[in-house]
Amino acid sequence: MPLVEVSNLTVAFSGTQVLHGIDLTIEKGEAVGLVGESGCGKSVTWLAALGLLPGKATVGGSVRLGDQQLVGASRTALENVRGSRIAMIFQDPSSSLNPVIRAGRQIAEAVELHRGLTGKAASFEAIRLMELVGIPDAVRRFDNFPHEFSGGQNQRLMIAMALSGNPDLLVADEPTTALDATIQAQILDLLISIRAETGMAIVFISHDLGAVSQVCERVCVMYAGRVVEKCSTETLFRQPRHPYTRGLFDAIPRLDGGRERMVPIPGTVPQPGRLPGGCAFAPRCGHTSELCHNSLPQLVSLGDDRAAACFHPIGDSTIVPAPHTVQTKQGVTVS
Ligand SMILES: Nc1ncnc2c1ncn2[C@@H]1O[C@H](COP(=O)(O)OP(=O)(O)OP(=O)(O)O)[C@@H](O)[C@H]1O
Repeated sequence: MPLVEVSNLTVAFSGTQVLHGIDLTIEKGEAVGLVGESGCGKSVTWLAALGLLPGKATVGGSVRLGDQQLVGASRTALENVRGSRIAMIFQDPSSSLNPVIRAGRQIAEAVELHRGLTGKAASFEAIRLMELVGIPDAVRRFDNFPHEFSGGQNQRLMIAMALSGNPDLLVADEPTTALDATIQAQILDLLISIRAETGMAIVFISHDLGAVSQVCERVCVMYAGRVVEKCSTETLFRQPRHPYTRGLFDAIPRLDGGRERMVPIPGTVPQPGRLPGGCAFAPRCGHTSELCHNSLPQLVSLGDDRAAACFHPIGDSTIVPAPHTVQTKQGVTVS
């Protein structure tokens, strides 16, 4: 049984649909990347799963965590899942850290909440977690406030909080986007080593295919509220088949004969509620036929470990540069 199975998940805000039937599975211990341009529905998918959307949102379909159905679950049931079974971290640590409470105390409180430890036992566990995420001199720094830590260290503290409940799944929503290249690389390494140490699964939400390839063995590409391509990271980097995925690769700045080159995808992601008929990517795509503008392609298996939602997937003659030649905007070379 998968750890998490998302089936036909739909979300609408005040009647405007933003997710159109997401299917995803996360196996125990695996790391899955969720990529796509801003507004494709990556965050909303997991906020819906955890019951964190505002009241105006209507959620349909199913999110199963083992035997438990999360869509429509009671507030208490979802509170028990959040932190203890599934933890989520965000780009901005201030969304998780309270600026007026000492950092170690906040982590100790999370340990108390999720694990039932109290007093010194909770503080010791908080210090262990601070050490695990690489805060130097954790005993002394337990009493520091968040503003006394650097941006990267705040990100580490947020990860320590997320680990306080020993979750089976960590959803990391753009955890490195706001960080400079060196710190970004350190946080990616941290996620990789924590996963190896704890065995927890990771969903890594990012715009950065390079970062995703370092952390994840599978990737789901989302566009306008749908999954348009999913497969192993290796398969995706060998050859993307959906023209949108190919567009994401081409939009990565790379060094080509000593000159930086990138080809942005023309146009923008359509607004929810204003999707064109047929394939939502068709107006931006260079591989269309009439069919693409009139009919909606379903996500179907393409024979390898891949599924794609495209009437004209890119053929074998189109080769994407080998991963080791790709250099991301943040300077991370994918290998
Ligand atoms: N609370 C909300 N009310 C109304 N619309 C929302 C709300 N939250 C998200 N949306 C819309 O849902 C769509 C999906 O948003 P989502 O945040 O999931 O995108 P994303 O792919 O995670 O993008 P980003 O990378 O910018 O976070 C967007 O069109 C967004 O404007």
